[in-house]
Amino acid sequence: MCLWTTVAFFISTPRSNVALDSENHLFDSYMTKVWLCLASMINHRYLPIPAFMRLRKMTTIVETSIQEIIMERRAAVKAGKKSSYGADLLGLMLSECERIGEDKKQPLLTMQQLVDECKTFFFAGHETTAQLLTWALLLLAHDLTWQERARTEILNFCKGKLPDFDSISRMKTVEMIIYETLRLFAPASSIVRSALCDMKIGDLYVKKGMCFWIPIAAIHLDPELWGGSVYEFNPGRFADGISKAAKHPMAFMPFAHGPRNCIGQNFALIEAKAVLAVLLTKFSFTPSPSYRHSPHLMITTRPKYGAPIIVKRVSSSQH
Ligand code: HEM
Repeated sequence: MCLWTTVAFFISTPRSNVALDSENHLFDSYMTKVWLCLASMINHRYLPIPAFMRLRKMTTIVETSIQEIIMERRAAVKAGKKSSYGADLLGLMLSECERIGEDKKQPLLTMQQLVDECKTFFFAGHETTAQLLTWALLLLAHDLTWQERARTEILNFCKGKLPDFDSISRMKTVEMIIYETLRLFAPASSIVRSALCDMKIGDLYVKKGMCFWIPIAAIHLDPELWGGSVYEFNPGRFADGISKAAKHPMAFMPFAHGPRNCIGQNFALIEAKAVLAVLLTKFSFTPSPSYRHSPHLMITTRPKYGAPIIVKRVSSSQH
């Protein structure tokens, strides 16, 4: 939670760990309720059903908390206590609003739009990468060969220092592990698109307005595209790059394709590599006997019964 919230919202308003912890709990139950709402008929969300009432309450808490951060930043600049809104994502959005506001005499984004942008970035940016890292550690705990290969590569490039842009961009094994994790457990398991006009796709006639459910997770596990070893954890299939990993060059789509694909994909990959690099240098991971494998779709793909892993410190003499 910390890295993304720091980049997005909290560089200039640091919050205590306790606050972040409670945000974590809030986040989890908020996601549960959002999913409940989506899973039900959307138009029923205003009915006085307890789950929907809790969802509305949580939405208010999340939105109020973002509004407070926005108002604090604006008040500090207005009072001359701060010279800018901050160097994070929210700060950039606020100063952009200011600039366009002066030109056009109206704010670029209303308060509600600002809050909605923050919610999108916050939820899209945190949960997906958190699930990617969870599954990557679980897979590496079960495959000590790839875990050791990754560790050797990291030690080789980082040479005892923290990962930086240069070392991160050279970590090919770690990258392949991340891709294979995203293939097996795509955090965004499906996406929806609607047709802007009548069209023909292959043998299929599609009417304007028709919705498509694109099952990313199913496409990633299609033996016709990936071959018989589709359920195996084999990062080596990405050795010649993403486009050669499957029979179709666009079969790998954890971040979607096209103009509305994931805006944060490079950030996510760098973040995941940096976190794995730090963890693998310091710790080794083996599976816990209490782990029960049960991938569970709840907007993202989560391990239903958690991800217990046995973590041991790697002694420096081992390397
Ligand atoms: C492993 C990590 C991530 C995965 C698998 C992922 C996946 C996706 C996918 C599949 C979409 C397309 C959704 C759709 O079209 O319905 C998307 C959109 C988006 N993602 Fe990510 N994402 C990840 C990380 C991030 C991060 C770190 C950020 C923030 C920097 C982010 C911000 C966004 C935003 C704002 C959109 C909407 C873009 C638009 O509509 O133009 N994502 N993501």
